[in-house]
Amino acid sequence: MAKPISIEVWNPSGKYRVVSTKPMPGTRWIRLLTDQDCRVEICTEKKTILSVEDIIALIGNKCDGVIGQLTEDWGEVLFSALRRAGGTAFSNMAVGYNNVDVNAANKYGVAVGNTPGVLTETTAELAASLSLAAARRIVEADQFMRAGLYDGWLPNLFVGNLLKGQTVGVIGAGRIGSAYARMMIEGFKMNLIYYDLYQATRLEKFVTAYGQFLKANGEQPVTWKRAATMEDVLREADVISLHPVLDKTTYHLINKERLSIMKKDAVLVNASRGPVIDEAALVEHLKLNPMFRVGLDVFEEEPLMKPGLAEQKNAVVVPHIASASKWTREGMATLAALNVLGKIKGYPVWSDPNSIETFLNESSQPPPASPSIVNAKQLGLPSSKL
Ligand SMILES: NC(=O)c1ccc[n+]([C@@H]2O[C@H](COP(=O)([O-])OP(=O)(O)OC[C@H]3O[C@@H](n4cnc5c(N)ncnc54)[C@H](O)[C@@H]3O)[C@@H](O)[C@H]2O)c1
Ligand SMILES: O=C(O)[C@H](O)CO
Repeated sequence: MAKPISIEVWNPSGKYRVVSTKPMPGTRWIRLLTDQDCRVEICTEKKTILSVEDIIALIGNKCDGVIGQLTEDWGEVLFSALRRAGGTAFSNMAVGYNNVDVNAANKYGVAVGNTPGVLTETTAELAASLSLAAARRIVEADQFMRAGLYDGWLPNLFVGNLLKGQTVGVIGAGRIGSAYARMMIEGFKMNLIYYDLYQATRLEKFVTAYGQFLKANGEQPVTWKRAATMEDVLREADVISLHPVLDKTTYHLINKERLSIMKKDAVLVNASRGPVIDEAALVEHLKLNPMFRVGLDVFEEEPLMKPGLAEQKNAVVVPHIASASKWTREGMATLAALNVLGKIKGYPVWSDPNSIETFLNESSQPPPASPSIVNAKQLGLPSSKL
């Protein structure tokens, strides 16, 4: 017999059963659910990544909705199990939902929520941190210091790259890519080149206005360019940050060939999804080009790194923590819970998933709506007029 999964239960007499596959930060998300007659069951298993079988056991015979994580494989098997248990609501506690087969969810009439907006600045700040850490060799220098190797100032000690006046390249200039671009432009007076399938009009307007402001102050104005091809960004930029969604069009977007056209001393940052980079090709490139540096928050086969990456001094690596600020993680939990609650209660779907502040305001009741359901149209869910 399979070992029972350990859980923590809130409001045992609640009418609707909502399962969270992980404990999530804060308690507001729990309160919002229990106040609306939900029994909340939180999986407290020590194991970091739950298997499909573990989640089937959690869903059981009666489950109205599940809050899940990006490490889980939400496909045909789980959506059919959820539907059999009477459930129609699922939310990832993440903006990216490449772990979810939305077609399978549609087939079983399950709404799929995600958590955009609340993590935009936090994630962009981590990408900016990785850019600086890689450009200025902060991790290498820290290790050197701790190893007791510092025996005095030297003209050539840990010389890195100056950002001011250089070009920042952004691939995927959506919410996070645009926020990152603004930080690098405003903070370090970098020029922008970006590639996206869509024009980033607000970002372009910001750079134009900031350039005019600098010029009026007698400073060198910053500039922007929308690249016709991704290769143009790779050739021209000094620091390149990747922020697209992961799908068929972005899998191994950065490969051996594209790495070879980048500047020899460029900085590459990835806080999107690991498979956007061919990580084995990256390891080879790092070995052959010691002046080339990367900052990575995500990896192709998490939690693993490709062989050789950990040994490369020109790589800064952190464990998928880009959205890890307290405010953001509590907000993600709240949005995910409200996505599930909204579907269970038959609320409409918020008409603008980018404008979620009203759901996050702790001193007021959130509106009766699901903040962000990615398959609302396919399921014919009504849109909120609030
Ligand atoms: N590391 C982390 O912890 C972390 C945190 C948040 C988000 N993310 C990842 O970042 C991604 C982006 O989040 P967002 O909120 O900015 O999403 P978004 O939808 O606002 O932006 C994604 C952008 O990518 C563009 N894009 C899609 N396909 C492209 C292609 N082939 N080439 C170039 N651009 C392309 C889109 O047009 C869009 O502008 C998420 O999907 C998620 O995978 C990671
Ligand atoms: O997609 C996301 O939201 C991240 O990877 C986790 O914050």
